[in-house]
Amino acid sequence: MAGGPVTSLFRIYASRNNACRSRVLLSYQNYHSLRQFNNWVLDTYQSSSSFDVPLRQCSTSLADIIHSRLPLKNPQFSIFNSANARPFSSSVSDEDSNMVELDENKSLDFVENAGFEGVDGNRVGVVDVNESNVCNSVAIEEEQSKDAEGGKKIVGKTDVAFRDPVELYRELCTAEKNDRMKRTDWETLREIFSCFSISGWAANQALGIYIGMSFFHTAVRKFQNFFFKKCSAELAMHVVSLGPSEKAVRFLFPIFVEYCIEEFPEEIKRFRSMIRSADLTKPHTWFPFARAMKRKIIYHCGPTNSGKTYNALQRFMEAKKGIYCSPLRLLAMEVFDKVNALGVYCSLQTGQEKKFVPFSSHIACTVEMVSTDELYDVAVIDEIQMMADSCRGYAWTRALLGLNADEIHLCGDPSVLDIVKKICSETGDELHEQHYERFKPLVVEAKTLLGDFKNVRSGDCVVAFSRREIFEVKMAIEKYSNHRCCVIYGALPPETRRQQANLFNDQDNEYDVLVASDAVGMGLNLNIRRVVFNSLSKYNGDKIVQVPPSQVKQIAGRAGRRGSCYPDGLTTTLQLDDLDYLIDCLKQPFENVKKVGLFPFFEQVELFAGQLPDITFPQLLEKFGENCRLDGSYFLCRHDHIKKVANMLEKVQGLSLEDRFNFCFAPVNFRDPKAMYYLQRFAASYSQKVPVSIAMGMPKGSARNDAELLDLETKHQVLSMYLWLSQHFKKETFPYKERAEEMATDIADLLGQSLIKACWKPESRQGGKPRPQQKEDGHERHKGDGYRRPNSLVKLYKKQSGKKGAVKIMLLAESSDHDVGLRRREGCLLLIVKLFECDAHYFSSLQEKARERVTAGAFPEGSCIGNLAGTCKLN
Ligand SMILES: Nc1ncnc2c1ncn2[C@@H]1O[C@H](COP(=O)(O)OP(=O)(O)OP(=O)(O)O)[C@@H](O)[C@H]1O
Repeated sequence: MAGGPVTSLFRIYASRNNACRSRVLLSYQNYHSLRQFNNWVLDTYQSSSSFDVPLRQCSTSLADIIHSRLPLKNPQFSIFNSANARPFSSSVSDEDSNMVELDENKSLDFVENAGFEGVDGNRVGVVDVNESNVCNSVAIEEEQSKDAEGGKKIVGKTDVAFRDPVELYRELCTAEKNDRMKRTDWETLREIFSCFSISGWAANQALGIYIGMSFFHTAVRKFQNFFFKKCSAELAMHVVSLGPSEKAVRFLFPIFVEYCIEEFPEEIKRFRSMIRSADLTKPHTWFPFARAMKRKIIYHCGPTNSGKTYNALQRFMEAKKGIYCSPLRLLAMEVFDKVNALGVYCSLQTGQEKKFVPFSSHIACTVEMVSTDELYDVAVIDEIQMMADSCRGYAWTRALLGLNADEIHLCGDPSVLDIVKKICSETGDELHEQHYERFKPLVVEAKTLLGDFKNVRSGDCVVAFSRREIFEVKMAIEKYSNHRCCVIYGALPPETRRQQANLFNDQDNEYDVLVASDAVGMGLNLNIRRVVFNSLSKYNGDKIVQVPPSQVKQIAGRAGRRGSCYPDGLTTTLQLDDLDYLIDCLKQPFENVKKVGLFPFFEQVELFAGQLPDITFPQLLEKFGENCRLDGSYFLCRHDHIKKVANMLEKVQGLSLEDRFNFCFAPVNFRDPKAMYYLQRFAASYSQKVPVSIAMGMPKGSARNDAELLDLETKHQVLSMYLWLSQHFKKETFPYKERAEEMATDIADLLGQSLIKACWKPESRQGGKPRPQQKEDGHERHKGDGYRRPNSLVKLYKKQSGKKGAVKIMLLAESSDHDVGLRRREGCLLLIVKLFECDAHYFSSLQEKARERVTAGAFPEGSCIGNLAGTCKLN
């Protein structure tokens, strides 16, 4: 309880100027200790009587106090920005944050000095301002120590500074009307209230009294009106003296709190109930059975290919009853096969399939499918660093917190070690660490492939980050060398990926090179001699970004596995200019993750929905995201994918909240309109309470072009989705499970056959949509989304080599704008152009551009423009 309501109130009132407030609260109620006060708060809260004291902790990081007075337009004012207000996953809307709603009936008096000042400087104009902020009348009077009507003495500002905010608020309430003030003061006050309105600190603290982010601006506006109507010259003068600063905001805040408690009891009550139902704090308490156990956690901590999983699986196999939790279906299938082959009866459970092995006491499952009800002796959670994954992290967090196992083995890199320690201290579990090193160090080949696929060797795995690139690279390798390529990427079914992996691993065929996406980073045992990065940037769904170092490490680490025919791992890049980044990534220590993912259970969303009965499901998810409370070690997992499906399902009538929630987790590629169409159709049939049919034709044979290959991929995904739904809804609602399984197996075979002969140009998955336009800069761009797809090297080569007088250029680094740029390298500057041939005239214009940048002082003295570094040969 120590961190309970008292903390929250104390935080609100504990600013230097307002330290008296906490004392006042205590003395008012005649409580002599915080404990007594705490109990009083609890009682009041539980009885929900008129005074709704918040029972709420703020996970607030206070912004630095600004001591100086700052003009509103000053860029330093960004500290008031809503960006500071992110204790939860909500953001402060600064919509109408500067609006001032003046009194409806009364005009506001203030003393004008600008332009009215008398010769002696003491006599100034007094003007009335009505609600539209127009000056009505002018009078002349003395400024300084006396007010014209009340004759009140304006006291020193320190008097006000140390007064009890409750008293100040009471005075404001009882005041008839405001004292008049100077126009400049009035304007300063307005600026101060603008600061208040956009202050992340204040919005954050207001959550402590259940003033929600969305209501905060309205509350501040009303408070401002109240303040302007009622404030005394003394109070105004003090606030003005603080200026539009955080100091002023902090001074006003406790008065604002009093005002809100009195004026908005209903809003506070409503928001409090909403917040309570979106409470994701203390997630370890969600699993009482696991908490009742004395669990031993063993963290197998090390880089890839260091034997972590091997050792954990030894314990798994020795146990009487064990569970292995995998990040991928493929890996669950691998473990299922492996341990059964070793004589340990093990069943398989993934979202799509359940394979029950009679007498089995072990299970290999995907992490989302893990049961937190069953008891196990040993559990293994593989790739534990995925707890920090922005989308799926919650599944690992749930497994760690909720597994009922005496011994839990976590395998992963060290990035989440600290946070696991923290979680174990909260859960009371005993944590043991086992550290590992790679069996053999990973060696970087500095030579690279020099941009030439002729330098590809047997046992290479060329990594590309899009399906399109994968097929382009495969085509280029097969065209310009004697190697044949297998491919592995995320859209392929696990069975096909395995088939391709086996083809590559088998030494007795011509398929000795693998071209793969980042899907190769986890789960497959591959005989890779060298990992070659085709590029080190990828499209992240929004823009092209550099591949994060952790991912580069994970992928590069696949080279040279113990027991394979290439035990020494090598890695390099296609382009020389990518080499530095590769080395940087491999050198970087593992990042220390600060937060891990969480996502609400259906029951939590349902409870929340009870507070907001009249909104749609997507709106509900949005609101939950805005209002949920999280402890400092957790973040709410991204649910864009879920929201997209939820939006689509809005067209389907008659689904319950639970149905909608479940449908949203179905594995569907929301960028694939055909797959989305099928999901909607399945949901529509389901809502009409008719058995959901597959209604999908089987392809006649393997694919003859990329469009047909894409069609096979989509069909398999739809079947996979049907199978998933059949496992997550009542059996009779999706009765064609066996048929779907047969079809999926056949399509996976067809995909395998298709890939063996695939040598065609990759297509877009966007169905009938127009193809992206080719822009002058040589990059394709999708309308509106700013995505620039890297060009096909093969295509570029062909295009450029047709030019008259072309010179062959290989430049050392790729610019950020894919056109031309400069980069510092080993103390000098290099002119950078993307790898392609261009004519001499174009090249010299680029050189000129580079010189201009150097002359303009963009780079340090002594920099020079590098010259051609080699020759690009693609044929
Ligand atoms: N003690 C051992 N005896 C025989 N083979 C081993 C041993 N330890 C590991 N291996 C083999 O070495 C390879 C890598 O081991 P493992 O998969 O456990 O590494 P890892 O650190 O979990 O890597 P990743 O994180 O990439 O999965 C596997 O093929 C595994 O079978």
